[in-house]
Amino acid sequence: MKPPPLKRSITAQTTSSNAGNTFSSRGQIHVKLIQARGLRVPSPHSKPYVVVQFEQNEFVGRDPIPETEREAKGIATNLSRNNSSTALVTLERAAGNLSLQPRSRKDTNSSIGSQKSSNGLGATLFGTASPYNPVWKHEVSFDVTSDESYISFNVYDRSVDPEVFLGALDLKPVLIHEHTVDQWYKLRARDATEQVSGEIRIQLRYEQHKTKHHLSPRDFEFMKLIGRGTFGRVFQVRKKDTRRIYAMKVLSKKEIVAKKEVAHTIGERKILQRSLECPFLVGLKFSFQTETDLYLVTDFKSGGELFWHLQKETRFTEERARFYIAELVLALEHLHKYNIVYRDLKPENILLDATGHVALCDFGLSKPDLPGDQLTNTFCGTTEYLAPEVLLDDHGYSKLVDFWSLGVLLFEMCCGWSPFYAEDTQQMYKNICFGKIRFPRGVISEDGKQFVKGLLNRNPKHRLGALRDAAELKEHPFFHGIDWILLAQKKITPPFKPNVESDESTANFDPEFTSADLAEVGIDIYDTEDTSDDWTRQGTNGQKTFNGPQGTQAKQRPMNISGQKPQNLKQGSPLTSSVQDNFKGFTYTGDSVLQNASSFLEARDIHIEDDEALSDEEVERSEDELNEEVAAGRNARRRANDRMDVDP
Ligand SMILES: Nc1ncnc2c1ncn2[C@@H]1O[C@H](COP(=O)(O)OP(=O)(O)OP(=O)(O)O)[C@@H](O)[C@H]1O
Repeated sequence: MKPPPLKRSITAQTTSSNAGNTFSSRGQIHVKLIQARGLRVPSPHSKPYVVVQFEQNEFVGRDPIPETEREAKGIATNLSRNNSSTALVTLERAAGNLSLQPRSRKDTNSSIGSQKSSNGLGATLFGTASPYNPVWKHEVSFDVTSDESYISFNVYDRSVDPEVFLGALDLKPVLIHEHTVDQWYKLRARDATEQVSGEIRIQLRYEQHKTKHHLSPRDFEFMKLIGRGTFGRVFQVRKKDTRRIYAMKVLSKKEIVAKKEVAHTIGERKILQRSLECPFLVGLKFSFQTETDLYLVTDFKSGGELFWHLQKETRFTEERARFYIAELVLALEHLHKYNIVYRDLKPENILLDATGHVALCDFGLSKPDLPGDQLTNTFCGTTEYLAPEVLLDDHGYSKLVDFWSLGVLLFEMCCGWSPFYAEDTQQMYKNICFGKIRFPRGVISEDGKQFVKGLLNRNPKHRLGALRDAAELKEHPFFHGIDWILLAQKKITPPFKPNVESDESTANFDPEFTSADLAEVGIDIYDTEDTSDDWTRQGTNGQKTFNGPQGTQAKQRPMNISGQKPQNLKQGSPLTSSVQDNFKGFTYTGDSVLQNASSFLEARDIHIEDDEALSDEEVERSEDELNEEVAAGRNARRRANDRMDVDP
C-alpha cells in the first residue's frame, strides 16, 4: 500500500475558477406570473405557488394574494365565472401573435394552437375563490446567457407536507428585443399517474443588453455565507439588476498561488463551461476577477446538499436513492464524455434544486483531459469514497473511480452508513482495499445489491462501466423501468421535494455557515477599475481582515455590500504584478492551457485481482439493531473533512 497520504482538511484542496473569462448575460427575460385558474387543488385551504426555473436559476413564488386583498386592489378573480372557454378565447385573441414555442410535439398543450379550457374538477371550480384560481402577480427577471433555454413552471400546494404537485409548463421564449407576450397556458402532468387541470397566465418580455457589461462584485448583494473552502467561501448573493439569487464562490489569488493551485484553477474553467450543457451539473453563470480574488457565480440551488437531507433522515428508500443515482449517472456520463473525471462524488457535493432534482457542484478536484484508457496519479478525493486503485496502484487510476464512489454513495443512501467507514483513517484504507461489505437485510433489493457489487469491484477493469462507461450502468436491471430520455429532460418527478419557502431561503443549508455574521466573515469588495484604495486580505483560518491602518475593522463592515468604498484604508495594489501574471492564463482565448496536461500519462495495466473479498453476505438484524446501527452511522456521519489533493 502507498504510504499514508498527506492528510489535509476539507479546505486544503484545489478549487475552481473561470476567472478572467467574464461570462456576461446577453439580455434579460422578464416574467410576470399573473394568476392561474381551475387548479386541481386538494383542499380549499391549499396554497398554490410556483417554482420558475430558467437556465437552472430558480424563482420560488409566494402564496397567492388573499381574496380580500385582491378585491381591495381591484384584481379580477372571476375571469371565467360564466364561461371559461369564452374567457380563454378572448384572452387568446387579445394575446395576438404567437411568440412562444412548446418544448416538443408532446407539449402542444403549451402552444397557442392547442389551448383549451380545463375540464372536470378544475372547470367546475372556476369562479370560486382562490386557491383554485390563485392570483400571484409575481414579477421576476432572469439573466439570459443562451439561445436555447427553456422556462419551466411547476405549481405546488405548500399547505400540505409532502407538497402536492399541481401542474407544469415548459416554454421556449423568443429572444427578440422587447418582444412581449401575455397568454394563458394549459398545465400538464409530468407523468401518466398525475391528474392535472387548469391554466396559468404568464407574460414574458425579452430585453437585449445594448452594451456588454463587465460584472464586478459591486453588482451583487451578499446575503448569507453558505459554504467555506480553503481559498475562499461560497455566498448566497443577489444580482442587483435582475434581483436573481446566485451562489458566489470567492477565491483568494494569493492562496491559490501559495498553494500552487493555479493549474487546477485554470483546468476547472474548462470543466465549468462544459457543465452548462448538463442539467445535473451546477453550471457557471458569470465569472470575474479583481486584484485579489476570483469570483465564480453559479445558480443557487435552494434544496441544499444531499448530505444535509441524509443527515436529517438517516437513510433514503431505495426508490429515492435510485432516482438520485440515475440523475448522477447522467451527470457522470456527461463529464466522462468530455474526458473529465469528477473524483469527488459525495453527498456534500450533490445539491438539490427547489423541485428535488440533483445538481453536482464543486469541480475543484476534477481532472480534465483524461480519455477512457488513460490513467492519472494525483492522490485526491475524500477518504470514505476513495477507490482502492487510488490507494494501491502506483500506475494510477482512470475515470472508473467515479463509478466506485457511486457504489459507495448508493450503499450509504440506502443503509445509512458508509460501507468502509472507520474512525481511524488507516483502518478505513484497509476496509476499502480488503474489507467485506455487509448489506443489512431488507434495505436494498437483489438488483440493488448486484448493482452496488458491480460498482464496488476492486478490479477497475472488471468494474461496471469499464467497457462502455455509463451506458453499462444504465442497462443494469437496477434501473429497470427508468425512461432515460425523460429523465434527461428532468421530466421524471423527483421522489422528494425539499421545502423551500422562497428563493432566498437557506433553510436547507447548515446553520454553521448561514448563521455567520457577514461582517465577521469579511468580504472584499472594491471597484476593479480603481484599485488605489482597494481592500485586501491577510486573513488566516479562512477569516479575512483588512490590511491597513485599521486592520481590525472587519466587524464594522456592512452586511450587504452597498458598493461604497471603505474609507481610510488606502494602500497599494495588494498583489505584485508577477503574482497577477499567474492569472493571465484565465482569460479565455479559445485555446486550452491544459491541452498537453495528459500527454505524459501512460495507460498501464492494473494489478488488482478480482474482488473475492466483496461479500454477498447479508447481515441478520432486527429492526432495533438496524436502527441502532444506523444511529451509529449517523453519529459517524460528519462532513468528510479528510479531503486531500497530493500530486505525486
Ligand atoms: N450553486 C450552489 N447553490 C447552492 N449551494 C451551493 C452552490 N455552490 C456551492 N454551494 C454550497 O457551498 C458549499 C461549498 O461549495 P464548493 O464545494 O463548491 O466549495 P469549495 O470551496 O470547493 O468547498 P469544499 O472545500 O467543501 O469543497 C457546497 O457544498 C454547497 O453547500
